[in-house]
Amino acid sequence: MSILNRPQKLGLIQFATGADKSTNLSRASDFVRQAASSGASIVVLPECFNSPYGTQHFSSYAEPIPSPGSTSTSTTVSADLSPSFIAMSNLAKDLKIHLIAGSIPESTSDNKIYNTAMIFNPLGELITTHRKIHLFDIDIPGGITFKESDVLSAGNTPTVFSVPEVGNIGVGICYDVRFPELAMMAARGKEQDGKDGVFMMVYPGAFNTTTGPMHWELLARARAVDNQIYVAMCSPARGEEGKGYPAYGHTMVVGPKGEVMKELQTEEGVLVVEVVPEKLQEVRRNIPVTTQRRFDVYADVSKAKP
Ligand SMILES: NC(=O)CCC(=O)C(=O)O
Repeated sequence: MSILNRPQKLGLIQFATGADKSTNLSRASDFVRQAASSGASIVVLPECFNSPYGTQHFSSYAEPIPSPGSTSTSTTVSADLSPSFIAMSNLAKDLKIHLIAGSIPESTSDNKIYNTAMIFNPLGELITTHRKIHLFDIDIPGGITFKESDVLSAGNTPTVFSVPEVGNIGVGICYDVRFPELAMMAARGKEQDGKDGVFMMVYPGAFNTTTGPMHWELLARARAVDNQIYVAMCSPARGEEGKGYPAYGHTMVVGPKGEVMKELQTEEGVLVVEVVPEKLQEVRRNIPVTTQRRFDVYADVSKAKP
C-alpha cells in the first residue's frame, strides 16, 4: 500500500438504465454528483450503465474507448463516437474525483466488443480500463440463461490502479468476483510482503434474481475475508418486473473482517461508506493469515501473474 493511506468516502451508485443512452448518461451523472456532494472522493457506477444489460443490446450501445492518458479534450477523442467516455471524463474532472465508470460495451477497431470499466482520475484522465475477464455464460433451467460470449470477447489483464496518498484498488466486473484468484493476486501485490497489494477490490456488477440471493453477499464477504481487504459491489437497481434483465440490486461494501458495512436494497440510490486503508493492518495483525501461508504445501497464485 502507498504511504499515507488516508481514509476516503466511497460512493456507489445503484440506478436502473433504460433504452436511451443519453438519458442513462445524464442520470448516471446526476447520481455521481449526488455522491460527490455527500463527500465521496471515489465513485463507482454499475456494470453496463449506458445501456440495458443484455447480449442483444451490446453492439448498438458499444463505443470506442480512447487509450489511457486521454481526456474529453484529447484530439483523438470523438464526441460522436465516444459520448460515454466524454461524459465520464468531464464528470471526474468537474467533481475532482476518482471515477470507476462501471462498464460499457467497448467496440474495437478489430470488430470486437468487450465489457469494459473506465477508471478516471480527478483531472478527467483515463488512468486505465478493465475488460471483464470471465464472461457470464450460464444456464440454470427455470432460472437464468445468459451467454455473454455470444457477442463479447474476454479481457486478459487483471487491473489495479493507484489513488495517490490512499492506496491501490483492484477492479473486476461482476462474474469476475466468482474467481478468487484475481482478488488474491491483487491483494498480495507484486512483493510477497503485500505492501503494494490492494486495500480494496471494486466489482461493478449485475447479478440477477436467481444467483443474487444465492451468492452476491457470500462472494463479496468471501473475497473480503480471504484477503482481509474491503470489497465493494455496485449493481443496477432492480427496474420494472418483467421488463428486461432482473438485476439483483443490493449494492454493498464489505469490510476487511468480512462484515457487511452498508447495503442498499433494490431501489435506486447512492451508498456512501468511509473506507480506511490502515484498518487492514489491524485486521491482519489480529488474524495473521497473511504471514502464515504454507507455500511449501500449496502453490502461490500471486507468483503466476503476468
Ligand atoms: N453480469 C454478470 O456477470 C452476472 C453474474 C452473475 O449473475 C453470477 O451469478 O455470477
